[in-house]
Amino acid sequence: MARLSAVNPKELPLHSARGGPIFFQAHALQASSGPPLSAANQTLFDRAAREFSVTDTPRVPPNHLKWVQDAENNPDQFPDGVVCATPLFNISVMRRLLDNNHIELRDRLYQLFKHPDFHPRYGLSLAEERAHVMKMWKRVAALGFMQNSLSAGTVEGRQRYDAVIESCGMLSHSLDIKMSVHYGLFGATIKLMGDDEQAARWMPLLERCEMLGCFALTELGHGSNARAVETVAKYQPSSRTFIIYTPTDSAQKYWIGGAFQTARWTVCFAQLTVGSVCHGVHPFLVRIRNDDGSVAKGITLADCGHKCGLNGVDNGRIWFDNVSVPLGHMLRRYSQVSPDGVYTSKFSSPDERFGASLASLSGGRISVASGCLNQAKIGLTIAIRYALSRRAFGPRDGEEVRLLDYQSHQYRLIPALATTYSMQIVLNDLHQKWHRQELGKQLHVWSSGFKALMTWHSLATLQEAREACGGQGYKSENRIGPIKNGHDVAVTYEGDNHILLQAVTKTVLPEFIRGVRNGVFQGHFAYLNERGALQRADLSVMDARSLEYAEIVFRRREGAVFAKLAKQLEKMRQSGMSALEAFNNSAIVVEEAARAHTELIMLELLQRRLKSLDAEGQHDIVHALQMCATLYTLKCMDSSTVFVRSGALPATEADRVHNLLLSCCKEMRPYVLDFVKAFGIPAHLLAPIAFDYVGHNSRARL
Ligand SMILES: Cc1cc2nc3c(=O)[nH]c(=O)nc-3n(C[C@H](O)[C@H](O)[C@H](O)COP(=O)(O)OP(=O)(O)OC[C@H]3O[C@@H](n4cnc5c(N)ncnc54)[C@H](O)[C@@H]3O)c2cc1C
Repeated sequence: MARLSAVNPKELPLHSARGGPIFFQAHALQASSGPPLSAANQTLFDRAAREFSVTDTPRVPPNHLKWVQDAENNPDQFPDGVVCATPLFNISVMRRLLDNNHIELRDRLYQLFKHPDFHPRYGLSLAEERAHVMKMWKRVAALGFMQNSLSAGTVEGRQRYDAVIESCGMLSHSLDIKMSVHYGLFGATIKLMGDDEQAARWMPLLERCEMLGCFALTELGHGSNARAVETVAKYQPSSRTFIIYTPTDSAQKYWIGGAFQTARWTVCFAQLTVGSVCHGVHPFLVRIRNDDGSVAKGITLADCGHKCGLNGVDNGRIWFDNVSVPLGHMLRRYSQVSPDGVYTSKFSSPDERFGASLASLSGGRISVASGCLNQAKIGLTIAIRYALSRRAFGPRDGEEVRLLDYQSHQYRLIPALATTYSMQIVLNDLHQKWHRQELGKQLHVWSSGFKALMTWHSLATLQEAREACGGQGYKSENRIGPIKNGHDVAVTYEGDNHILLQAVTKTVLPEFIRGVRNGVFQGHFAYLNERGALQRADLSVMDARSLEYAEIVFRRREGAVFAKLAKQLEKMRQSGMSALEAFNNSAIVVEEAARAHTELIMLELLQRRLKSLDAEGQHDIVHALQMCATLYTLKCMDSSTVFVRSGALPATEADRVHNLLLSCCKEMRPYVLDFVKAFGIPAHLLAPIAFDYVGHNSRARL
């Protein structure tokens, strides 16, 4: 600061176009080093300060209903007409494809969200925000959509569950997370880890919200490394109970959604100890509050406090002081303890046992990815609609140019739109397999990889959308900023994204190494049996828009990165490093491998889906999705240096890909309004800047 105060503000460069930064910089210098305010200025300042004495903040934004009514009456009312090309596809058919199921249920919930109880509120205290979310949940729960959803164990039930959570997430991320923790983590763990009798006893209660629960895995000392949680559940044959205790302060359960105020029960993950043997982490159903809300015996609860976002969720901390839990409350589908203290498990390997006990997290990850893509859709719809009508700069004697006619704006928003479409198509496939319970080990790999890449994509998209709306993007009523704050944590919970990518590679790499050792690749890597042809393919004569082109490049990249990783690990092991050291010293290649694998899987799913839609005769839809898929794959190739570094994409091709990406953005630009309309987001879940923002801000509305 001393060095800065030596700068003479008069010597600062003259005003930039908008003057802002220089003004503030000069001011800051004076404040830090200049004299105190004169008496006269002090009086003026005091007077101005008194005008701030009215402290009431508008809780519901002014004009909220008015702009929504206007937007509903005329959804295409922009301050300045918008030019669109002839439609490429039927919007409602596309919307059904994207939302996949329970369209009427989703629309019914969207209709409910018009009620004042669901209107946005700003400037709420922590307690008010939590109460608001609780009130919304109560109203949604009263519709009864969740009953028999997860407990039924049917495809329809699981789809209905997802439709409700996704629709609520369109309105409020806090609402969907609060509900997901109760039904999707607490409930799904009971369903998946409890035996049939336990599930039949508790699932109907929790689906009717007569048993409110939370999911207590993370501890202050252990989050990503959940296997090392310290909480202990010690079996006592004499009383046929488990004694659950928190041995140290770092073992306090931390971040537990709903634990501070809402939940009466938790699924607590603890190290099961029978006699002197620790059998690893197992789930137990534990009461943390009595039905009257008082804290249960032996339990201490504390608040996690104010967060950067998601403040409608009461994340809490839990300590267990020798809490006695009946034998029948250990969730015992896969492992159990007999009354006289004999432990048995369907899994002989501790790895499998641990993986099974966190099975509910796989579903949770799909749900998180889905919610985040939806949030990206909201951000993109608002930013693209705004960019279609907002103008800035232009020829001296002509109209200013629409933002979306700038190449840079197209490059910022259109590949993100195309990626969101492509990811949604792929995620629907995973969702379907999850609903039908079709995936084994793949579920863990796909849900981890997809969650990581999709949440990173949506977070970056929301940031870009926010910036693309300039100052208007910074207003809470325009939604993108608050959504972004709530979304942020998605890259951390249900598995930190980096850790998830490590898990993908750890699971997939052995299959690759087996292929190298045997000289024949199986399963996913079977394409490497033709690696000579793969390397020889001449990309320069291929159409870089085609998914066949992308397939060759993505496969080359995956093969090269896995080969590099396998060689590197081998060399490190030979030099005396432990397996763990070698893995940690290769962490960056490990993540590159996971990304390469996940993006290839996504591409393959996308290709398959386009083929099946084509076979169904949905040619217009296929044409539109093909546009998205091309842009998505071009963007992948353009954004990562790994393609060139690994030799998958020659430098000349990288240049061609980059130029093609820009021209594809331009080609898609005339159709973008239809693409965002097909997201099916009603006006009241968008924002004033997505419609006639001049009318909304007019003096007449004051
Ligand atoms: C709002 C919110 C809600 C949550 N809700 C719940 C809930 O309801 N129930 C529940 O049980 N938990 C919940 N969590 C906890 C969440 O799952 C954990 O925060 C998450 O798993 C990360 O753990 P951590 O915070 O301990 O981070 P850490 O594990 O300490 O990680 C910190 C950083 O270190 C990096 N890192 C860690 N290990 C490695 C490694 N081996 N190699 C490279 N990098 C590494 C990570 O990538 C990360 O960037 C919630 C968290 C938040 C913030």
